[in-house]
Formats: sequence, structure tokens, C-alpha cells
Amino acid sequence: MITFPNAKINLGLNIVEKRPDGYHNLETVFYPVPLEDALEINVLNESNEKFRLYQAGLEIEGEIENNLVVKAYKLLDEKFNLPPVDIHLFKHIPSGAGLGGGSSDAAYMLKLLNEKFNLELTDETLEEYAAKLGADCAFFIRNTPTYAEGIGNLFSPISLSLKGYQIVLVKPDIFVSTRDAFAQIKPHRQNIPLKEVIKHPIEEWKELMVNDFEESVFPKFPAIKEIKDKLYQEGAIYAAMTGSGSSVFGLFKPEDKKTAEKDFGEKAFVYRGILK
Ligand SMILES: C[C@@](CO)(OP(=O)(O)O)[C@H](O)COP(=O)(O)OP(=O)(O)OC[C@H]1O[C@@H](n2ccc(N)nc2=O)[C@H](O)[C@@H]1O
Ligand SMILES: Nc1ncnc2c1ncn2[C@@H]1O[C@H](COP(=O)(O)OP(=O)(O)O)[C@@H](O)[C@H]1O
Repeated sequence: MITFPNAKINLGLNIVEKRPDGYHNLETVFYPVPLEDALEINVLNESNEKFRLYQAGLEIEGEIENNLVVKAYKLLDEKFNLPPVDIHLFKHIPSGAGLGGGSSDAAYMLKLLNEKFNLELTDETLEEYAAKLGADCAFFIRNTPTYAEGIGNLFSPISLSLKGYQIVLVKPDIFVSTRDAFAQIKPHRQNIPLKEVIKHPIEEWKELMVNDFEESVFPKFPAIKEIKDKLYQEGAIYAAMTGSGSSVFGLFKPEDKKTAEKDFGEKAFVYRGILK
């Protein structure tokens, strides 16, 4: 059985306050992007091992035991004593890029195991399991446009469709530490809360919608800001960094014929697609 975990972008990201536990409360909107990994499981017959993970595509740093698809398997295995499985993961979404690829793999693994082994878990229960694996992980269970607050884990659905809009996503060969990005931010509330901004026409987002991380990340890595500038030069209707970086996306009108033909550098990962 095979499934295709997709990426997400953040439409606006405001860090509103620092919490006593050192984490930050934020406000953001998650929107799914059809840039996909591939994830397959097959039952491993007569095996002493509970799972085997085969990886292809982009490299994922860290031990196999720390791979989020393995963590997702173990989480459900503790409860349901699952049969042993072969896991094949083809990695296409860049990691540590603000695209949520690891979280998506984890959420899709939960959905895949639920279906394959008829566990009959509801979306609500799957979201509870997903939340144990990462703050934004539960978003990928329903995978629909979502307003998130708290530490990025309290969700409410929003009515927003960017169906047909073209997206150009650029991930330069730059690593931004999420921890450092948070540490350099002075939390504050925006004049117009994101929940209101998102209701404005997309043409107005350029003036109203902010990713607070840009303020600390752009001065340190001017090359990331240059990508955003290039996307606007090419006619993006809205462009911004996603998450804590380093990916930047540009949204283009459905009828726009010339979507970002600029050169983003030899080592940059570039994806062009159409939003659903
Ligand atoms: C900011 C977002 C928005 O989508 O960025 P992306 O991961 O998508 O880039 C996420 O909430 C990122 O969450 P996540 O990627 O899970 O962060 P983690 O690895 O758990 O946290 C790394 C570090 O960031 C800080 N951190 C994280 C989340 C949060 N709400 N407040 C924080 O202060 C903490 O110092 C933590 O140790
Ligand atoms: N299946 C996976 N895919 C990607 N990263 C994973 C996976 N499992 C664990 N990780 C770890 O999670 C970290 C964050 O990855 P990811 O969720 O893709 O990025 P981001 O938090 O920027 O959206 C990576 O640095 C990687 O070490």
C-alpha cells in the first residue's frame, strides 16, 4: 500500500509571545502543497524484526530509529501490536526547510497503518497520535487549510481556497536553525491579526501578511531575501519565507504564463506546481 505525503507552506507566521516554558505562542495558516514524498508499507512475513526502513531520494540526517515514519509505526505498534512491515520512503521534500516534510511522513504513516490494518481510528484520534510526534504533524491528518495557534498545535479550519494558483518554491542550500530563529525574535502581536488578514484578497497580502522570522533570518542570510525579491520581480502576487526557512515561495495567478524563470543558483531546489 502506497501513499504520497505532501509539503505545507505557512501563509503568515506571527510569533506573539514567549511562554514560561521557553517555547513561543504563534499564529499561522498552514496550506498544503502538492510537492510529495512517496511512502509504502508491505507486511514482512516470517521476520524477527518489527520493521525495515529502505530510503531513496534526498538524504535524511539522523538515525533510522529517529525517522518520524519509524516513530509513527512504534507509536501505533505499542497500542495495537502491529504485524512487521517493510517501509519504503522516497524523499523528495527537502528536510529542515520549513516545508513540514518529516511531520507529513509521520502523519501519512499513521493514516497508512490505520487503513492497512483496519484499526478504524477516526481523524480525531489520528490527530491525537500525530500531536505526540510534532507540533504541526496533526495538520497533515486532514491536510486542509488550517489556522494554527498555541505552539502551532491548536487548530481551527479556515475557509480559504487557492485552487489553481501557481506556486514556485525555492530552497537555497542554506540551513536555518529553528531554535536560533526563535531566539532572535522579539515576540509581538501584529496590528491586524492573521485570522483577519487571511480574509483579505490575495492582492493585499503583500502589504499585510508577515512571516516574523524574515526579520531575523534575512539580515543573516541575504541570499534568502534575494529569492523573495526575484519572485516579486517575476510577477508573484505574494511571496514569503515558509516556517523558519530557508524555503521561500511565490504565488502566481492561475493565468500567469511566465512563472519565475529566474536562476536561483545551481544548488537551489526549485519546485513549480499548482495548488489544490
Ligand atoms: C515555526 C514552525 C512553523 O511551522 O516552523 P517550521 O518547522 O515549519 O519551519 C514550527 O512551528 C516549528 O516547529 P518545529 O519544527 O516542530 O520546532 P522544533 O524542532 O520542535 O523546535 C526547535 C526549537 O524551536 C523553539 N520553538 C519551537 C516551537 C515553538 N512554538 N516555540 C519555540 O520556541 C524551541 O527552542 C525548540 O527547541
Ligand atoms: N521522514 C523524515 N523526513 C524528513 N526529516 C525527518 C524525517 N524523520 C526525521 N526527520 C528529522 O526531522 C528534521 C525536520 O525535518 P522536516 O519536518 O522535514 O523540516 P521542517 O521542520 O523544517 O519542516 C530533519 O532535520 C530530520 O533530521
